[in-house]
Amino acid sequence: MIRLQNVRKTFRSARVLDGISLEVGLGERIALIGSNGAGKTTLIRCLLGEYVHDGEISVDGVNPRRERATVLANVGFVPQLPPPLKMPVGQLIDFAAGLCGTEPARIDDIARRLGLEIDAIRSRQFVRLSGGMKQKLLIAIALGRDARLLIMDEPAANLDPEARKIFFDLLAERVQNATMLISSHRLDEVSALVNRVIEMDTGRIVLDDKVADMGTLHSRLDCRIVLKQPDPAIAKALQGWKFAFDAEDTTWTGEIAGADRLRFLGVVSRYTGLVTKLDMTERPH
Ligand SMILES: Nc1ncnc2c1ncn2[C@@H]1O[C@H](COP(=O)(O)OP(=O)(O)OP(=O)(O)O)[C@@H](O)[C@H]1O
Repeated sequence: MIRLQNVRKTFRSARVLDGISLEVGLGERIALIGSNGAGKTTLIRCLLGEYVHDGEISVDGVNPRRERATVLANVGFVPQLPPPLKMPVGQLIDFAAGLCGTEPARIDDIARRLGLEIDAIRSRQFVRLSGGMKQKLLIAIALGRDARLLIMDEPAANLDPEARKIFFDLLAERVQNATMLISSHRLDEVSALVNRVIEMDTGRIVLDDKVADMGTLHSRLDCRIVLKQPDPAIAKALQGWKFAFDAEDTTWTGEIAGADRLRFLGVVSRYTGLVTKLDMTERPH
């Protein structure tokens, strides 16, 4: 469904995406993780056709840069930062619904489930809503239609715990008929939803892990982690998993159960800026 070949993006002289190649199949649900500045948002913006870049991108065989409207017609997108729209909420919903060929009432319903009563704010300017209210409305617009591809950039960052739970329930209702790419700093939160984890660091993919099927759940995995430099906090975390380090303190090896894979990745993802390489190999039975 999505194909990237050697995608590179530079802002002025800074290389932000450094040769990303990736294939995402129909029905995959990806957690895109990585530290601040790793390139997640830039990758998403390239997928949506917003940036000029080197290399090739196609979504359903279509180049998003050349045929942006065709690609966006099938994408439900939640941005990390809400756009500064002055439009009143009611008008924004009608406009978005018209653009996506959906009913405004579907958007209202999802907003209501997230705890946002549209009738009370219909005439207010979008830009004057609170951060959480904006996020709820943008989620409602993205989910209030039949998009086959959902791309979400830190969608739950501004939500209170109650709304977060409902948001993930809403996504769970869509797992049968949507491919998802969700950028998040909290792998623990998205782990129940996703079936693939992609970790980025300084513009590269450092981990691409298709989540365990039942066979792998009962397996053991040999892990090797290479750090940029020794660090006491990650050392403590890895010792907790009974990992051992080499003489320089930068390469750690250990074994985890297949069933613990996501929990382990969730722990490692807290230190993602320190990790240069992470290998997980299934041990032969
Ligand atoms: N429009 C831009 N102009 C110049 N530099 C940019 C621009 N957008 C992003 N960058 C730079 O590109 C790098 C990657 O940024 P990006 O927003 O893609 O990271 P991210 O992984 O989404 O980070 P975060 O988790 O903080 O949202 C950063 O160093 C950022 O400063």
